[in-house]
Amino acid sequence: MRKIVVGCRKSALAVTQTEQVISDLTLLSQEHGMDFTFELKNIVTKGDLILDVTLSKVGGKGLFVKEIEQAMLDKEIDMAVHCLKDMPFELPKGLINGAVPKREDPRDCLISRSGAGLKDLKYGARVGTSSLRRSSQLAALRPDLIIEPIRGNIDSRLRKLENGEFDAIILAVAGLNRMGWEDRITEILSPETFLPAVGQGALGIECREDDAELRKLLNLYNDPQTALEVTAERTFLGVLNGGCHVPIGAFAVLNQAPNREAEATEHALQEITLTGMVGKSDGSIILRETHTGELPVQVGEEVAKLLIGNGAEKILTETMSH
Ligand SMILES: NCc1[nH]cc(CCC(=O)O)c1CC(=O)O
Repeated sequence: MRKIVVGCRKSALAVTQTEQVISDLTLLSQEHGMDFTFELKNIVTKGDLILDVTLSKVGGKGLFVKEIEQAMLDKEIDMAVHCLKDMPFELPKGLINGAVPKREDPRDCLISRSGAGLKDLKYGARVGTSSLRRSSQLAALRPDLIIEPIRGNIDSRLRKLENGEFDAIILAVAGLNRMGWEDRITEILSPETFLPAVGQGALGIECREDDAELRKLLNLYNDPQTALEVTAERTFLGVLNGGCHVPIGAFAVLNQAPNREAEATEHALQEITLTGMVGKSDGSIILRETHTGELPVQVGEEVAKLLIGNGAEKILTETMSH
């Protein structure tokens, strides 16, 4: 019998999704005759304590994960569940992403007080978002909107909307679904016009590289389709050298592509279609490119290359220097 201690931030979303993963892993471990039990351990991170400061000024979203990672290296905890979009590209030596479970809805949504969708929000409505990616795409669709920063966990953002600080806010559908708050959604924003963040809706499960026992279980929990999709998206982000404070969006889907070779072998080949965007935060320029291929890394690199060819680097440098 091995007890796995699962580190978890105190936010409602972190606790809910960690509990969900623990419940999945408990079942999976029983199904495979493995003998694991799990215990959730709350960890208060610096990122949780400085909610009022612009996060980028104090070290970015990496703050949320740093202390959890130290606890993992110190063996105070054995694993942690992260929203993949908040998970740094490079993990500290000794830690790995042991599984990417099946992805939730990757899209963004609008939640408005009046019930009006994005097209019908009143002229000059105040929309809360701190994401440059979201403001860029919002401003491109509705240049009249007044976009203002909003911080905090999803529960406090919803409260700020109710209090009348904003006419609408943008949130990830995945977070609302996981909380059981999907009834709050006014309009789901289609990736056709509004690309989500890289890895949005997916989770990453961090553990120690040398924890072979736990990694065996996490391997079973990994969803290969999601893993391929987020690999394409994260490669794309890596090439553009984007952290979470740049107006970059991406969305990859894996489709079974019947082609001639596949017909011959009766095995459908998998193809990945990735769309990526880079925009100015005022929405005055939005660059989008799509590419389809078989290898996620290649597809990610290709879309990044296409965007760089269209002037993405200039936009990103301008944004960073602001
Ligand atoms: N930016 C914080 C964050 N990190 C992950 C989610 C939602 C869940 C997910 O994308 O997996 C959210 C809230 C949001 O953007 O609405």
